[in-house]
Amino acid sequence: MQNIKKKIEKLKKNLNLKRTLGLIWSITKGKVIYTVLIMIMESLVFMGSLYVFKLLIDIVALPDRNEKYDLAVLYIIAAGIAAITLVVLSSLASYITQKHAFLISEYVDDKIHSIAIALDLSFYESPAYFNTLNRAKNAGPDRPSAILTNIISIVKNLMTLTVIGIALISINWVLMPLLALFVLPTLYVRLKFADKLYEWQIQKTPTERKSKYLSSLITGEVAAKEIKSFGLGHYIRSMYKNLRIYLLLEDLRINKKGITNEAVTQILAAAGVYSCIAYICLSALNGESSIGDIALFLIVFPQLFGIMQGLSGEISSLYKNNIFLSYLYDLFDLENKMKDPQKPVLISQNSPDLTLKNVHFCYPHANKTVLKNINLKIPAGKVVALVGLNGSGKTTLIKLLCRLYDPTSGAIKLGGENIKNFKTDDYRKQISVVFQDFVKFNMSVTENIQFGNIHEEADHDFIKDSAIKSGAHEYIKEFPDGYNTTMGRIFDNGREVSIGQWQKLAIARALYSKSQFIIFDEATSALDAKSEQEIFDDLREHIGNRGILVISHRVSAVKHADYIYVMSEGEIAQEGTHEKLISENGDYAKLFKRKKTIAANKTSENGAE
Ligand SMILES: Nc1ncnc2c1ncn2[C@@H]1O[C@H](COP(=O)(O)OP(=O)(O)OP(=O)(O)O)[C@@H](O)[C@H]1O
Repeated sequence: MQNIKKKIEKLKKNLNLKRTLGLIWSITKGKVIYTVLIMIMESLVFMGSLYVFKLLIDIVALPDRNEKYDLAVLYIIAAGIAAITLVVLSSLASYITQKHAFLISEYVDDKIHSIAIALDLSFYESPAYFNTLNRAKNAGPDRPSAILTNIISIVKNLMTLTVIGIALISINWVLMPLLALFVLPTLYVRLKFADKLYEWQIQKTPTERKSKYLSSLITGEVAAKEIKSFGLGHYIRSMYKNLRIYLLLEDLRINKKGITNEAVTQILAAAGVYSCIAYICLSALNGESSIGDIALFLIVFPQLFGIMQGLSGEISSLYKNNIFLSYLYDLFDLENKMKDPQKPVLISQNSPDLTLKNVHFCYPHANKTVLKNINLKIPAGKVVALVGLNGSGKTTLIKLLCRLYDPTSGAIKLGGENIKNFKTDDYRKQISVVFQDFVKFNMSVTENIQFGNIHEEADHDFIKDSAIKSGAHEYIKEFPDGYNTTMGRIFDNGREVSIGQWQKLAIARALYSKSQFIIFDEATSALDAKSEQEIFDDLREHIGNRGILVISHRVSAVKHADYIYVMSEGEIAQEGTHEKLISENGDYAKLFKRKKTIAANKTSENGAE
């Protein structure tokens, strides 16, 4: 009982017909009705042409047929017109179906992108999301239109079945349910096979993703340097091959089982059909059936069997398409935890302070508390620094400041207002950030900088000004195409620059933003000391009412900050000015005194040489 209940639940979940038809209807703006109408017209014209043929044969069979010569010609012309109409209608139907299939594919593709844009960062940091995304992409954007074709074919087959079925019932009513009985095991096996494929698809997704990842390591640009230097190519290639072989063997095993089961049921069905034929022939020999019955039976019975098999094929394909489409709906149904408030508060532009009050944070799907009781303030017009050992929680804190995550407890406030009360998009415009793993957009220099504020028309003077402040202008001005130059080496005529030069471009992007706060997460790590000094001097000079947060492992980047926080194992261990922290002889002093000693040793070693 429990098992049947489960099966019904599963069927309910997997059968998304209403949703799919609604989706097709909305995408094609109801024009899908034309396909259905054309198909109905096709059937009508086909039946009409058959009737015309019947009339023609009736005339030919008449004794005074010569008198009806004109009518016969008329029927022949009508039959010709019907044949041409059929060709035109079927071409039109296939054109419209194809057009709708393209529209639906584009819609699904675009919908996947819009969902990916809307989802919180937490999804991007969980393998479950990538499994769902992978399955949705592999589900095939043509599934919705395939479902429509399935439904139309099922209706057509059912109509033919009814007409021919009546003829069969007139011979012997038992034959009809008997035929259905022969086809049902094949249908059952196919539905089971579809279920198996569905489960296998879920099971194999992580392995499939891993194989794609390995392939991208070998073929992509990102890892090429290290793969070649360490000679990792063949090692990764064999890892990839092992995974692919495992997937291939399992695919073959499942398919072999499916095909074998189907073959067995088909053989049983064929044996049943031929037993019926034998039975009716024998009964004719015994005089129980007329020759007419046998003739009709021999024509109708195999044909009906073919139609029923076609029907079973369409039903199982409809089922399969439906359950595969549920991968797409799994993605469509993902919901963000962070939601905009019903009545968002407007953000004050009067240089508010950004504060963290008793903030605790634990990543979703992780049980370790990464931030513990953080109290921190970034006042407008001040430079605040954050230092700490690797893994102490600095980048996590930035993710919270950017509202990429919400604190598990405690609050982040802008001008005294909890940031949850603002529209997320509005709030995010107040923060611009240069992440340590910033993005190198393989697009024009202008776009690379303009992305700091894409909400307004590009201001080319300000773009140049930001590049001058970050030091990027120094090399941009050497490019023949200047700010129109495509960056990176992925596309034709792209210009590759050093990592430090890319970093300057990322800093220019942050400076171009009109945000009230700028965050630098190890943003100057690849810059030479002179460039770093120039950037921070310039920031100091032009800081205005902006608040700045600098995260760095370099004393040169943080010592001039107005206030410094020292993080240790997710907590603020110390805070104060550089001088105060050095005198306290705590974590901060250890961190930078040790660096100083190393630097001093290096200088004396160089001197000795
Ligand atoms: N997406 C994540 N999911 C779960 N745990 C995470 C995630 N990102 C980071 N962590 C954990 O949070 C802790 C703090 O990481 P975080 O990146 O904030 O450190 P950090 O101080 O910025 O380090 P670094 O100086 O190396 O950049 C680490 O223990 C890390 O394992």
